Amino acid sequence: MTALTTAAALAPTAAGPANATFDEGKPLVLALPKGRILKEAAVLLAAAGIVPAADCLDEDSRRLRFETDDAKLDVIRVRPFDVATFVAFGAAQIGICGADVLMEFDYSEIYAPLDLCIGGCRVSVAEPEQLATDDPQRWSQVRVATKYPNIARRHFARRGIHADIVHLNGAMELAPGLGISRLIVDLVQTGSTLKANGLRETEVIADVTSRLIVNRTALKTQPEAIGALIARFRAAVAGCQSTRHRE
Ligand SMILES: Nc1ncnc2c1ncn2[C@@H]1O[C@H](COP(=O)(O)OP(=O)(O)OP(=O)(O)O)[C@@H](O)[C@H]1O
Ligand SMILES: O=P(O)(O)OC[C@H]1O[C@H](OP(=O)(O)OP(=O)(O)O)[C@H](O)[C@@H]1O
Repeated sequence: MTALTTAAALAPTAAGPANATFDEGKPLVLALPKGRILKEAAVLLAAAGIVPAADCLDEDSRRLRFETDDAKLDVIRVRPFDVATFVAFGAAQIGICGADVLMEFDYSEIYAPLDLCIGGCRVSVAEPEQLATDDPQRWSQVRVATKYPNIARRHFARRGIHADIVHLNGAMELAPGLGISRLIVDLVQTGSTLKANGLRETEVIADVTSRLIVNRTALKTQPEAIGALIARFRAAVAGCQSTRHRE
């Protein structure tokens, strides 16, 4: 029998997007981020006993949707920022996503029950090493290059500073040297990208790891199936961490 969500759940709200129709007869969809997190996510998937089609982990494959060894679970591979959007709209019921992306979008439809302890980095403010020092306490506004406009705006607003945002999708580190902005807000892990581009980290806005995320409506309508997947990932994270501790 097919169970659909109520019309109320499908209606767009001011707080978030309309939800896709959930059909219990169809496979659940797990959204994975392509790029650097995919390899670490693949280890967790294996530990959780989820076996996607072999080309899912091949970045050269042009396929976007993959079956798994479980007929009730498919995987899609999308850009990291888009994982949150697919899950928020209910196109995928579950996904793996950096906390940076969740902070940026703040979708009310997303519930993030589990820290996967992969993709560790931080969202930070950085400035040119050579910058003449003036007192940020006295700024009323500052120009910031970033792919995180909401995080950056909120961070500076808390200090009473208006952030004039230059929205870039990559290579933010070039912006101060080329005169587009005074500061950048970007991800930092080892710090080598900042160093190689003559910048220094001045503030950590937030520490970041990847999270398991689920669509709230899907969790309500299919609690057993989605709850079981969350439990498998929880056990996988615990298993991977105890292996790491032993090494
Ligand atoms: N240097 C890093 N170290 C560790 N984790 C990182 C690092 N950079 C990014 N991440 C994490 O990995 C996620 C994906 O980053 P990645 O660099 O693969 O994608 P992207 O370049 O933002 O993707 P796109 O192809 O859409 O531009 C980020 O959202 C963040 O959570
Ligand atoms: O501190 P580090 O270890 O040097 O890592 C930080 C770099 O990693 C990310 O870039 P990524 O490699 O994902 O490139 P992109 O932002 O251009 O996609 C981030 O945007 C930084 O540039």
